Amino acid sequence: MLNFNTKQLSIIEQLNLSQDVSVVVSLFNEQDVSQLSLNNLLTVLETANALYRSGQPIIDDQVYDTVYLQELKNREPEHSFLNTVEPEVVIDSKTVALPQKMLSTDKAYSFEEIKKWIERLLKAAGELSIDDSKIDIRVTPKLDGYAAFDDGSKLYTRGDGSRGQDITRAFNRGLKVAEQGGRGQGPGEIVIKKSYFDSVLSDSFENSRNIQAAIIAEKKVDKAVQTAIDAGACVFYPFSLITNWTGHYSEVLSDFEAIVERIWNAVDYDIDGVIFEVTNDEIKQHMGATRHHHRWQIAFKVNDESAEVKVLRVIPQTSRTGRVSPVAELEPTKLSGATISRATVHHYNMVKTNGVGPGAVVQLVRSGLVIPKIEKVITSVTPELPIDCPSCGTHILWESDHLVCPNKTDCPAQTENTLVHFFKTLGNNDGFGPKVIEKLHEHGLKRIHEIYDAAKNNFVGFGFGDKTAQNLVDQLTASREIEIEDWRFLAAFGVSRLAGGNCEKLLQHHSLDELFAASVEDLVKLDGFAQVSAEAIVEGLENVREEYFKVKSLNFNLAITTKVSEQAAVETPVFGKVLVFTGTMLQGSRGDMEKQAKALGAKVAKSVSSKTSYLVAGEKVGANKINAAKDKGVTVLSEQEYLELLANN
Ligand SMILES: NC(=O)c1ccc[n+]([C@@H]2O[C@H](COP(=O)([O-])OP(=O)(O)OC[C@H]3O[C@@H](n4cnc5c(N)ncnc54)[C@H](O)[C@@H]3O)[C@@H](O)[C@H]2O)c1
Ligand SMILES: [Zn+2]
Repeated sequence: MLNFNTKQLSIIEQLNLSQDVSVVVSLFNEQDVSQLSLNNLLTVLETANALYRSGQPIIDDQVYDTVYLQELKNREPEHSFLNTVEPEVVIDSKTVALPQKMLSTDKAYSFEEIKKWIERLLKAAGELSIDDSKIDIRVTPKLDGYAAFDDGSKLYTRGDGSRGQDITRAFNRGLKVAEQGGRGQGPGEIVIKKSYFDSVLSDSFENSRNIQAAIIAEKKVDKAVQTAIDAGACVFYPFSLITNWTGHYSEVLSDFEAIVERIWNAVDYDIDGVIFEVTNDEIKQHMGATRHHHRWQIAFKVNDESAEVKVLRVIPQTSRTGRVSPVAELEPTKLSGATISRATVHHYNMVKTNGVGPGAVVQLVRSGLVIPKIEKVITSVTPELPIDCPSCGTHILWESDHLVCPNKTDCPAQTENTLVHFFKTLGNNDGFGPKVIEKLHEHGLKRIHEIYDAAKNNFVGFGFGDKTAQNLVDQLTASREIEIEDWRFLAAFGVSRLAGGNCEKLLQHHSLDELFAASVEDLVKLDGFAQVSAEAIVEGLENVREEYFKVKSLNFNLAITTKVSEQAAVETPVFGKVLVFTGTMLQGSRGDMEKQAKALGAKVAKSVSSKTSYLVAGEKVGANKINAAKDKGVTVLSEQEYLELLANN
């Protein structure tokens, strides 16, 4: 659980988000980021960013970058949030135009990516007929402070890259320019000496970001901060003066690690990477910038994605399917920047055979989940195995690798998790999280339709306040009125092997109600459903049949999945092809084109890979993207060419 302090809560309140503070807080505690709706994912990003820019970060940068931002990149690579400078959040404060645009940086996490960036430099140099021998690269520590711009009379924050705030007061408070530099050196970073922070400030401040915020804040500075400024421990460090390594690009290629290491340890300030930039002005001009970063500059960052950790104990948790999962409580450890104190073990067979219990040492790996998984056991001990279901006390049984609670009718954990899963999967409502569901269950509501049958006065009777009770009623109404895809509705029932993807595949052939009449033979005929899964699906549907028809009769607003008519499918020119759509389309929205392509039997992917058949590029698609696709052997079609391909059918 993340604990928000009062400052953070008050910042969130001022953000004017469409959701309650408590809802926003709960989004941060969703363990599996892929479960967040796009809107909720953006809320998390915007909120984290606002807290970070106000000196009160709630999550670590690596979690922000590798978990949340990465998820958005995977889902919506073109999203505007990714293509602009992440704005400072200015609450109640005036902004002024910056003397010069300030951008973010492009990021690389491997030598391979740096090599590719150098190739782009060489290409630009080639286009300008600049000789290879003249291409030098400057490498500097990427200061992890507060970006600012000093024009000699005023100091500005970076703001949204075009407009910032006037924070000249920081200089009036005695802030010095690093390296005995004078004023007016342009862009730089306000930073705090690491050694001073560790020895003097770390007891009273959680991180140096709190202090950077205090230096520029309108309100009076804290005494300890003023002392730090006076001692010269806080400085404005212009990038032009920063310690650097500058040399020929070939040396960067041949000596990469040594150069990075040297610069990584070159300054006594927090850094979060190393910046590479070309020095040749002509090349810089030619390469230019996106709205987000300069193409002639790139930040190299490192992910420490794995750690060895001691297990304190293993606790069993019963899921909605009755499977009892082992959750390891760990000695709190930093991983990818976040402090981790719990992790899931694959299954109890791993606990048993690899000896996971108090005192064991395990290797943790972060894999896109906020709570990481245990990949390997380094030191084993006598395992801790439960005998009974932690929720209902029924004797649990082995089913291949798993321990399972066989109590299908009366296990609180299974019932509650099933209900939570339903509302969460619908995704068009709020309010039916684990706490609320637990309370409803205590008052005897065990089925989805029973919750829908409850009226406001029932909720009040269960002990909810008047406002919450009304909200629950409104949310139930919303969940029926806001349109959702029929496959999502089906997935919400939590039938084994019927997550969203399989539901969508099935509904391309059978309508919802037809599915409940389908036989194993019917399903096996479909691409992607083998005998075993078909049997499990038919049995699973049978188990939820009664509840499904009761809930369906409540009139949900379902968008029906388009059927792939086998006849048409074989004849369409894109049947079985993998398509990627990018850029702005003229004929309609990209979403509509993707739907149409799916209906014609194509597979639609979000990003280009060697499996892609066609990249359909609309307006405003960069040459790089098109060339990258061509390099992978992908046929690139304009929107017009694509429409002609369909029309020629
Ligand atoms: N923890 C959180 O909740 C949270 C939220 C939002 C953003 N972030 C972090 O902020 C970062 C993105 O922020 P950003 O847009 O400021 O971008 P960035 O990390 O790419 O940094 C770009 C900035 O680096 C600065 N910089 C530092 N040293 C430099 C040098 N030697 N040469 C040139 N520039 C240098 C410049 O001011 C430039 O504006 C991400 O890494 C992310 O992790 C964290
Ligand atoms: Zn049980």
